[in-house]
Amino acid sequence: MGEIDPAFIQETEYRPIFKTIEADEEIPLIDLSVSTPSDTERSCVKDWRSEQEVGIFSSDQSWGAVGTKAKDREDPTLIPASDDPDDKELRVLTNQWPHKPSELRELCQEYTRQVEKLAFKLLELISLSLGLPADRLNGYFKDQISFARFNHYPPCPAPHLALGVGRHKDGGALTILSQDDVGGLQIGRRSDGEWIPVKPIPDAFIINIGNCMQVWSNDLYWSAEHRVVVNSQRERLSIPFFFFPSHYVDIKPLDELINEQNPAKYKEFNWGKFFASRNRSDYKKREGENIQIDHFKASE
Ligand SMILES: O=C(O)CCC(=O)C(=O)O
Ligand SMILES: [Fe+2]
Repeated sequence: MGEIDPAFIQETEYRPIFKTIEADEEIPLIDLSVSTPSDTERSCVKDWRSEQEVGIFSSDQSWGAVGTKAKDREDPTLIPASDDPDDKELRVLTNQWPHKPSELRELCQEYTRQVEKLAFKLLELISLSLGLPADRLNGYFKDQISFARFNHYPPCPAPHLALGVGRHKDGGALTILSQDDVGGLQIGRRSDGEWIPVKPIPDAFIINIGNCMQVWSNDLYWSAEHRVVVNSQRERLSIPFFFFPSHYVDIKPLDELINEQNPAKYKEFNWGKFFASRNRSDYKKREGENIQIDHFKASE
């Protein structure tokens, strides 16, 4: 293996420190495989609100209950061309499918269809857990701009100098992440920012709360900062599915969750513009001027 390309070397403060950390709280594991939806709903709704110290949870893959039928994936997807609020131009995103392997396209489409159903199921359970009707959030996904990404992290000759993905929070509603058994994902613990490894669990997805959910729920749900470290031995594969609202949706705390005692903690922002700005900046090595959800905090 050769030298590391200097472009991948992180500033000292962002380099990973490899030490064994015993998480004092495990990532909660939720089993969605129980056959009757009402059982599923009862157990999840009971558990979820308490998961919010962690901001991330796992869910067993053999989920049984099916939610609202997801709108079929539209190809191409339209998103704002820039984060300039006055720029009405839309950018067209089109999937570029290779010819080989020939079954790749079909498999990926089937995967996203299924994982999208899971996303709607989770969305409905989260709505219920907030004391809202199950379909309260569904309308925001009519022209959803969700997508899946296939991440390949090759072995790295200098894992202590680089990161697979720099620290960030996912912008959308939810992320459903499938990962192999290598490991590398870490979340920043809410209490002290310590990086805690998210150990792979066979047949389980990692569910990440995104910024939109944090804002809709007026901070009852919280999106955890996370990053990916690499290693010198094994390549790693992961597939996040980013469950994103329609680009024209304006995101703000839900009216039902705010009142005089509990005012809105965020100002309204346009999801498409927020995404356009994040999309171009979030994977830079340094934080710099990245737009983060805290920029939309309402003034106290
Ligand atoms: O590869 C992973 O485990 C996570 C990647 C990630 O956080 C992302 O793509 O947003
Ligand atoms: Fe992420």
